[in-house]
Amino acid sequence: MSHPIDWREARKLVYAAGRSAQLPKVVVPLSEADGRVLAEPLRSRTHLPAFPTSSIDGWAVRAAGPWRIAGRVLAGQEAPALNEDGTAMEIATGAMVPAGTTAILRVEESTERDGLVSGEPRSTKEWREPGEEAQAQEELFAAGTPVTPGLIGLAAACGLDELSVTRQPRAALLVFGDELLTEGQAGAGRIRDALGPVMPSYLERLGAQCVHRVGPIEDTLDAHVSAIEEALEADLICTTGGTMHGPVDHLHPALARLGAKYVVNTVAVRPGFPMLVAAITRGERTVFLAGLPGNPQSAVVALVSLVVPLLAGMTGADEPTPHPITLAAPVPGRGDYTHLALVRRQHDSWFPAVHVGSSMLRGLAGASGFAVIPPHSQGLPDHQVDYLELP
Ligand SMILES: Nc1nc2c(c(=O)[nH]1)N[C@H]1C(S)=C(S)[C@@H](COP(=O)(O)OP(=O)(O)OC[C@H]3O[C@@H](n4cnc5c(N)ncnc54)[C@H](O)[C@@H]3O)O[C@H]1N2
Ligand code: MOO
Repeated sequence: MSHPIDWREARKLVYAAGRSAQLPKVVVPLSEADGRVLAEPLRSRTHLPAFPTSSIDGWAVRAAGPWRIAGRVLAGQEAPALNEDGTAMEIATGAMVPAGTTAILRVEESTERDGLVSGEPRSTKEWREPGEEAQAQEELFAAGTPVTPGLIGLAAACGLDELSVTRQPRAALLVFGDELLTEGQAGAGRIRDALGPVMPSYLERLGAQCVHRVGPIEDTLDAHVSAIEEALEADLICTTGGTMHGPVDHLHPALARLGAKYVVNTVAVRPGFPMLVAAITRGERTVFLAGLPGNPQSAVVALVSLVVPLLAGMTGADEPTPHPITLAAPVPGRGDYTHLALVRRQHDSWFPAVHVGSSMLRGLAGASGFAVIPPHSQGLPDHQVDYLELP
């Protein structure tokens, strides 16, 4: 068996491998851009706002009052100019401010009588200047930025109809194991497949599109090789089970037969250490295979440890880094290995979860993420540790 590699080092290696096989860029309409990653910087097409825009309902006035009413401008109209001192134009919030305006008077602070408006405009400016939020052609977000609903709204406001993003990764899921049932109750040596229902949702939450799911796949080498070959249309194949070297663990021999090259093969992390990432090259294409261990919690540890940075690299996103949390109770270390310990959040405190055996999902189902306890250390109450949120 291969010597386990340091957990942080493993994450760096898979991120770099993903980055070196970054997916091509595609142009998508704004309505399809959520969850993708910018392949080119987001630049505003116009000044934002594009024209001086009233922040209030009231009167655009020129020079000193009282002002004679010269017209009205609503949002959506091109404002005529206020050409004479002592004139006013009724103005709506969002309307273009007429050229010549010296102040805008709030409607509730004005009086109107016999075609004349009077009142005292506030000293603060009641409109937004062109370019106040962004200048035309200004770079607002760099390539590699994740696309969020807020960023899509900004792009629309900036005059964009489409965004250049990296192509959505196509993922495949292959579930290995003759003991697995896809319906009914466990018994007589058979158990329910808990990962077939779990992984597609996680992969989609991570921005991938799950295009191919097969399982349970028979525990023979030929069945493993064929299943992987049939999944090679995907950019990323996630497999579950068979990562060890038991009598019917066929993943490593299947990878050898397919000419795969390991990026990472076993990681010094508990649970989940037999996790791996390999690259299969077919012509110009690189297809990654993430081998997730069969124990269900271990598979999710492998997902957050390796699949998250791999997908980040493949889509050109920044390298994911854990952020710190403060533990409310002690969390043991795991000697030479990094310990990914399930924790659940209560207000601003994180408590270790219970029912956290690697074969269990009970603790995970109620947890918010994993505390990262580095090798040769332990998590202490009121001390900070790194944290990885569950997708
Ligand atoms: N001699 C050793 N044996 C094992 C070691 C070890 O160090 N020496 N490590 C254990 C650890 S740790 C893990 S993790 C597992 C990894 O095993 P595999 O990836 O080869 O997975 P399997 O053997 O196929 O299954 C392990 C376990 O998980 C159950 N399983 C598998 N798939 C599913 C699924 N989709 N849903 C629910 N449960 C699943 C399977 O029935 C087994 O109980 O190896 C240990 N062995
Ligand atoms: O490391 Mo295993 O993955 O403990 O369950």
